[in-house]
Amino acid sequence: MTVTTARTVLNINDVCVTYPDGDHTVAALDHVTFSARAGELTAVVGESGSGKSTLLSVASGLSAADSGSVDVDGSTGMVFQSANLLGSLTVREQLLVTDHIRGTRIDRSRRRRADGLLSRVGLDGFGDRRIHQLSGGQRQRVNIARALTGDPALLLADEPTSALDHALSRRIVELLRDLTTERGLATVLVTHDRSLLDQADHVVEMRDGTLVC
Ligand SMILES: Nc1ncnc2c1ncn2[C@@H]1O[C@H](COP(=O)(O)OP(=O)(O)OP(=O)(O)O)[C@@H](O)[C@H]1O
Repeated sequence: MTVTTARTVLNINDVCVTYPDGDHTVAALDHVTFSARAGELTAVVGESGSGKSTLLSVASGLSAADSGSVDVDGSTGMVFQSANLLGSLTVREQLLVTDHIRGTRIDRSRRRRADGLLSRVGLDGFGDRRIHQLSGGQRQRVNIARALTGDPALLLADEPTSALDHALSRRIVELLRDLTTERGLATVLVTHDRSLLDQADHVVEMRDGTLVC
């Protein structure tokens, strides 16, 4: 029998993050060790304030760890809680804005690639619409497509379904699940909705800044 182990894309080792809290400090992450592998969806659950967002923030490099190490093999895409999309841009432009900022020429192949991603997330033909013309679920699909534009190895999603009803939440998580397999993404999904956990390969729980598995 051949046993192949998927590539580790995110490796968080013995990480601590503390924040000042009056005269004290609060340990948002307390010696956390965590990894995410290619082609696998890992769900992170836990009470409010348990450290889930801090874990993603450290994984993405948006905040630094006080101690320990964070290694990512490849680039990172992020899907945020509230779809922070730009109202003045079309749906297609939301996907091209990073290229634009980088000064990359936006030629026909870039546009075609953006349309391909939109089609993959279920938004075929929506490229010319503006954000206010989309439903909440469709906005989150744009957010997911945008997170994929840089061809990430690691996809971090912080409560991507918090504004959606149950059926829509499920469809969004199923989409993340399918994209994880198809693209070999290491996906880390923070959610408080335990009914979605059947879509995950692994579930970890955070409690007071520590991981309990
Ligand atoms: N910038 C900050 N300054 C001070 N304390 C912070 C800061 N960010 C987070 N914390 C504290 O760190 C702990 C972990 O917060 P974190 O946002 O990671 O939790 P969470 O599990 O994501 O919560 P939620 O589900 O409510 O989003 C909490 O006690 C929080 O109050």
